[in-house]
Amino acid sequence: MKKAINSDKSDIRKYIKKIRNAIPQEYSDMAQQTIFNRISHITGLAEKTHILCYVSYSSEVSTLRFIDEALHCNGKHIYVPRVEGNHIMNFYEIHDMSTGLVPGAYGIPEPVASATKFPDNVPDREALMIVPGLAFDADCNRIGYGGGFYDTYLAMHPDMLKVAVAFDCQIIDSCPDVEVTDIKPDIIVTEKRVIERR
Ligand SMILES: Nc1nc2c(c(=O)[nH]1)N(C=O)[C@@H](CNc1ccc(C(=O)N[C@@H](CCC(=O)O)C(=O)O)cc1)CN2
Ligand SMILES: Nc1ncnc2c1ncn2[C@@H]1O[C@H](COP(=O)(O)OP(=O)(O)OP(=O)(O)O)[C@@H](O)[C@H]1O
Repeated sequence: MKKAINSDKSDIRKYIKKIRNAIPQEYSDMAQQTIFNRISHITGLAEKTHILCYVSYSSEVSTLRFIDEALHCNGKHIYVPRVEGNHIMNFYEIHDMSTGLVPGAYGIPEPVASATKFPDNVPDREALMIVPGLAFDADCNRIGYGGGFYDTYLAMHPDMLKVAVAFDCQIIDSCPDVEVTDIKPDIIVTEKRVIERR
């Protein structure tokens, strides 16, 4: 079902959370696998030495298997987000899923602050970021939970490849109230399609 285009952002957030929470586990597992298989084929993932990826929670597209597999790839560094203030998050390296994470903001597993921060001197083109979100449209606009964390972080990394992942039901006709600070992912990958930024 498509969402009417005149809804405001907070209605869209509520609506998408509701339909995403209703996705059966079996479908969600299948979708997650399809999405990350596609990513490994289309993004040049193999050449990226630094992967920045959210740790999934609630009914988000699961990243747990992707992270675990990436942790076992020689020569790759994996970083996950830690909320550190209003609109501020940073990415820290993890080496292990079971000991590297503790419950943080919103109950999302986060790295400890003593971990290694994603270094400033890594060129953006050597990194790939997996971006979460609630709703997206065909022009690659994105609506997240509303904290402004990704827009703020990505403003500092304009050339990093940004791959958003979502269930296909999270793609809506049009994201309303797009702001100048909103940063579009380069690619959105769902279990049914790949949308590339023009
Ligand atoms: N997995 C994950 N980690 C992330 C983000 C994200 O979107 N997903 N973030 C992206 O910025 C930052 C955390 N920002 C967040 C801001 C608000 C809410 C929030 O309002 N959560 C709802 C529950 C939503 C649901 O059930 O789906 C809540 O607590 O009511 C969550 C995370 C950094 N880490
Ligand atoms: N580059 C930035 N610097 C400072 N504040 C910003 C920046 N980008 C966005 N913000 C602030 O964050 C607020 C929330 O932004 P928005 O509604 O786009 O969040 P979102 O993309 O849904 O959330 P998230 O990025 O956390 O998933 C905006 O009102 C804006 O004031």
